[in-house]
Amino acid sequence: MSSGNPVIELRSVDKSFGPIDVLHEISLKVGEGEVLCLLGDNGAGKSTLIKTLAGVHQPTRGEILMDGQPTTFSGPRDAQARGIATVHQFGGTYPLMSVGRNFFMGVEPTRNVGPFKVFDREKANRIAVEEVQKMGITRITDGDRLVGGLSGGERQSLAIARAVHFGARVLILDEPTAALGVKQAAHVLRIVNEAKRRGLAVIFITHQVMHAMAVGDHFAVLIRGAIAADFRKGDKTREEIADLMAGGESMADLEANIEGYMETHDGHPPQPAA
Ligand SMILES: Nc1ncnc2c1ncn2[C@@H]1O[C@H](COP(=O)(O)OP(=O)(O)OP(=O)(O)O)[C@@H](O)[C@H]1O
Repeated sequence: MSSGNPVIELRSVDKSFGPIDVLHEISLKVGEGEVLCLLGDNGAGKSTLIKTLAGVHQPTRGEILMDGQPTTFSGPRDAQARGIATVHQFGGTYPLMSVGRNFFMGVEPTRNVGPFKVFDREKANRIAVEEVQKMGITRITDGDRLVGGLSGGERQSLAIARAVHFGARVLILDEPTAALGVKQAAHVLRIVNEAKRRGLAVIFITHQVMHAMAVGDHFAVLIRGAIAADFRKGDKTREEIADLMAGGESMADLEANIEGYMETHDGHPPQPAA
């Protein structure tokens, strides 16, 4: 639940690329220990919104606030340095590198060997394994293990544990469960809850309503670049949310159409034209 000032807030943000208006009047906020689920179909503007939050794009109009203060990110590094972490669908990890290497990519711990500084593999592995274990992923026990051998859910978890360890305050998860099976997705959702318990402000982007409902405190539905609905946990049913995401087209109507088609066509799918 949000406590006091939101950690991050967008106020009436528009984003255009030349003549193309992609985001319109986006206002949203996320507090400490709160999960905002951003739901939207393909092309709704989710990627553009993530990139705007992560300092890749500057808003064309409107403002971004952190801890109540208007903020401009000069680029992704600046946003990152101020605690915005983005984890993409495949975890942004390097499959041919070890768990320890991935965890410390760009901030490798070193030790002295004579006049040289070398990568401190033991320390990196120990901390990486400790951190993922603390997030509840007990199957990762060997920091030398190649990331390519981990499951999709474990990779996501590693990337989230990394962001938490390096002090992220806002965690943006871009479709973290989209390519995962049920069990793997459940792991990732557990980690999202853990990040929330640790007080991070989480923005969870998905088009899977059930996953959103499992972790979300607050929901925003993005349609053609605008927030079409904004509601809190418990305010809407799964069907209502799915209908909203489909742009107001009722899922019940859609199902009735499909059933009708199957009946009139003897249960057969449409035949391709000869
Ligand atoms: N740099 C750009 N220049 C022009 N149009 C853009 C640019 N980036 C995105 N768009 C347009 O903005 C709209 C939203 O794109 P965006 O990638 O943000 O959607 P999305 O919700 O992330 O979709 P998907 O899930 O399919 O990636 C699309 O119509 C896209 O063509």
